[in-house]
Amino acid sequence: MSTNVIEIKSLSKFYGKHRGIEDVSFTVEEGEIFGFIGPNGAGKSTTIRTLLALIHPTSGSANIFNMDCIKEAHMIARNVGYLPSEAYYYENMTVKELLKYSAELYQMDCSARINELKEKLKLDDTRKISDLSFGNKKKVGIVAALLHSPKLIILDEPTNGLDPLIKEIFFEILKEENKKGATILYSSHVLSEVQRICSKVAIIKEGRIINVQNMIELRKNGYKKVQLMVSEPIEKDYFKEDSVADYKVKGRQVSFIYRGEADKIIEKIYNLKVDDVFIEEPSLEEIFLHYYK
Ligand SMILES: Nc1ncnc2c1ncn2[C@@H]1O[C@H](COP(=O)(O)OP(=O)(O)OP(=O)(O)O)[C@@H](O)[C@H]1O
Repeated sequence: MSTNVIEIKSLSKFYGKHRGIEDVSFTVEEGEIFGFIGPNGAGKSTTIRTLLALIHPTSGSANIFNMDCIKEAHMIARNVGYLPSEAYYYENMTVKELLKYSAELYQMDCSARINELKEKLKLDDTRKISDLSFGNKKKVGIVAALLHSPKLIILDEPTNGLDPLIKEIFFEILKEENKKGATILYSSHVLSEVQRICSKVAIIKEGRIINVQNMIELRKNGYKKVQLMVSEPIEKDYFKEDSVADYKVKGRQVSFIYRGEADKIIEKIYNLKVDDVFIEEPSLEEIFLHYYK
């Protein structure tokens, strides 16, 4: 039987009159890598901060490890690793001092684990925090979040500022942690990242959960932004169907967003005479604008 590591029930948070989140409910099961996705300002950080008792909800409840997130926050924190979207650190410390300090909070000897993570992420621990770039600060945040091998890892926009190579290493580290049994809540506004690493995803828009989907289903509905330069004019409605949105024809330029199986759209393009073709991932904003109204 599966165990729920996170249970969120009708959680709302208003900042005065301003909506943070409204009636958010979802559960994350043990061993899942669960994606939490939505455009900027949708309410991801608000939900996460409430889970960690950094802010108090206006109404509703949230449990982690069957404990109340607010009342039993201290007990929960021992087994949670958290990477905030914007890391504020003790700027005067060196990386080494900061990581030692973080480990002491858990009263554990984490030195072997720290060394391992530091090497993997190519982090120089002799430098002062204030001298680090945003990306290197992020690496410090990753090590600080993982050094005590937590049972639950909560990541808020973790890859912001990481270069592509380090991003790959970071994904490998997360997969290893997950294999060892860690549950992961992964918040992002980048659909492709969530698609790569997560098994399930909750989609949030304007403070409300609009969908919780299995990744296999979501991948079947893979979104593509298609731009073509056709060498012969095409019929006005050639691509017009339910799975096509934002359809535009301007002279020989055709563009649209497609939701569906890749081979179907490739076949339609194959039957045309085209001079050029671009197929890329649409931004989350484009997807939300056209498919999640
Ligand atoms: N301290 C605050 N005071 C007032 N409003 C806030 C505060 N923090 C967040 N909000 C508002 O709550 C809403 C949700 O913000 P939140 O930061 O949770 O979104 P997000 O999905 O994490 O987006 P981002 O990635 O941009 O942080 C936004 O409209 C935001 O302006």
